[in-house]
Amino acid sequence: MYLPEKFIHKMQMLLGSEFQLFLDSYDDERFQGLRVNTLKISVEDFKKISPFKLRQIPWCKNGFYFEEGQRPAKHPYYHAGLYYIQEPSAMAPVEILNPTPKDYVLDLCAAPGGKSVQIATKLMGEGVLVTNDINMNRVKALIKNIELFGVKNAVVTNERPEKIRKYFLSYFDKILVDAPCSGEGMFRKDSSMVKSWEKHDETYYAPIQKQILGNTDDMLKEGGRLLYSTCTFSPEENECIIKNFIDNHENFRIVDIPKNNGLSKGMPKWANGEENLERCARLWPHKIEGEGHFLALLEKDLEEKDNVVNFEKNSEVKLHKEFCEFVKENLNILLEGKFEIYSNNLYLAPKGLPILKGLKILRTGWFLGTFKKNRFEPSHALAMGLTFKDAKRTVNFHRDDPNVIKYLKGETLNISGEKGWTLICVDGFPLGWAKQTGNMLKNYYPPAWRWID
Ligand SMILES: C[S@@+](CC[C@H](N)C(=O)[O-])C[C@H]1O[C@@H](n2cnc3c(N)ncnc32)[C@H](O)[C@@H]1O
Repeated sequence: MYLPEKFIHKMQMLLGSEFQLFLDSYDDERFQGLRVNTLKISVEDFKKISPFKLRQIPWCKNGFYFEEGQRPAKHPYYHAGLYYIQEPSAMAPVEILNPTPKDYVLDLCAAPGGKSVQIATKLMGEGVLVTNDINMNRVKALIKNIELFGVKNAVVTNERPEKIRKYFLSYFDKILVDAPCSGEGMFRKDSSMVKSWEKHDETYYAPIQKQILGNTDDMLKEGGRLLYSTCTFSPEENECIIKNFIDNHENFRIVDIPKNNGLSKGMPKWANGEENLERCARLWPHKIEGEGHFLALLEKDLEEKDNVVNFEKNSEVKLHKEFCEFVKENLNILLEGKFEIYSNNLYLAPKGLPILKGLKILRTGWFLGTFKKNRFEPSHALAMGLTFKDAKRTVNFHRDDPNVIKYLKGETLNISGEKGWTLICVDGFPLGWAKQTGNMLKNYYPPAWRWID
C-alpha cells in the first residue's frame, strides 16, 4: 500500500532493525473485531447463537475476531445492539482503565462511542458515564450507539473540555482521553487516513492533545485514574505528551501497564529519557493481531485537598399523568429514580449528577419518550433499554423470519394482536416499537436507523 515518504523515513529512524518487520505488516490482512454487549447477553450465550465464526481477542474478554467476508453489521443482532464492531486494538484502552460498577467515568473525546459503550458494559448500569465530543455531527453517532446498546446511565454532552471541567471538580473516578491524533496506526485499516495525515501530521495534533489532557487534572478525584490513548506512532503525540503532563502535574504518576498479550513498553528515549515512560504501552501491528495504538495510565495522588463540591440533586419532576398511564398500560416494570424533562422529552437521570445548567447536553440518562398532545410517545432508546419480559405486548421473530428485515426497513407489518404499543423482538432481544391497530403493526423504527440493502 502507499505510505508517505516522510512517514517511512521517520519510522525507519525510530525502529532501526525492527523497521522491515513493521513495514511488512502493511501487506498482512487487517483484523476485524466485535465486542459483545454484556448489558444484553452474556458472552457464553452469545457464542451459542452467534452466526459468525469467532476467535478470542487476547486483551479483551468480550472481544472476538471475525473473519473477512462475514458481515456482522448486516445482521438483525446488530440492530438489537448485541455487539459493537470495533478494531481489536481499540478495545485495549477501556480494558486497561477498567471502570467498575458505581464508578463515575468521563469519556472526553468519545464519538462515535465505541469506547463509551465498552465503559457502559463495565459499569453494568450503575454509576455515571459522562460521554462528550466537540463535534456535533459525530455526537449524533455517539447517541445512536449509546441508545442501541441500551445504556441508561449516560449523559451525552457536546462541549469543549475547558467548559466541562468547571462543572465536575474532583468528580470522576476514571477519565478516558482517546485523543484526536494523526492516525498513523490506522493506515492499514483505512487508507484514507494517509490523505488526512498528509494534511495534518503530529505537528497539528500535539498542541491539541496537550490542551485536552491539560483540562482533565482537576476533574479527577484523588486516587482516580486517567487513561490517555491514541492510534498513532509518533512520539510527539504519545510519550512527549505524557512527559509534558507529568512535568506539569507533580500530583500524578504513570502506572505500569502489564506487558502481556503482545503489548510492548513505552519508549523513554523518544521523549528525552524519562524512565517511567516505559510503563506506558504500545501496540505494534507487527507484534499483535491488531492495529497501532499507544496507551498511558496515570493516577492522581491522594494527598491533595479535595475541592468541596455539592453534587445536590435537582428537584424531582412531577410526573405527567400521560407517562404514568403509558407505564401502566404497556410495561411490566416500574421506572423509578430522578426524572427530568427537557423540551417535552422525559429522561431518567443517573443518580449523583452535579447541576449541569449551562452545559450543552443532548442526553441526560435514559431517554424514555416525548410528551405530545394528551399522550406520551415512547422513545426508541426506551425499547433498546428494555428486555423482552418488560413489555406487556411483544412480537418475537426468529432471526431468519422475513418480518425482521421488513420491520428494520420501516415497513408496516400485517400481523394482528391486542391494541397498543408492542415491543418487536428478534430471538428475544428488542428491536424497537410498533403500534398495533386492527390487523396492522404500525412501524416506529427510527427512519435514520433503517436497514438499507
Ligand atoms: C479518536 S476519536 C475518538 C474515538 C472514540 N473514543 C471511539 O472509541 O469511538 C477522537 C475524537 O475527539 C474529538 N475531539 C477533537 N478535539 C476535541 C476536543 N478539543 N474536545 C473533545 N473532543 C475532541 C473528535 O471529534 C473525535 O471524535
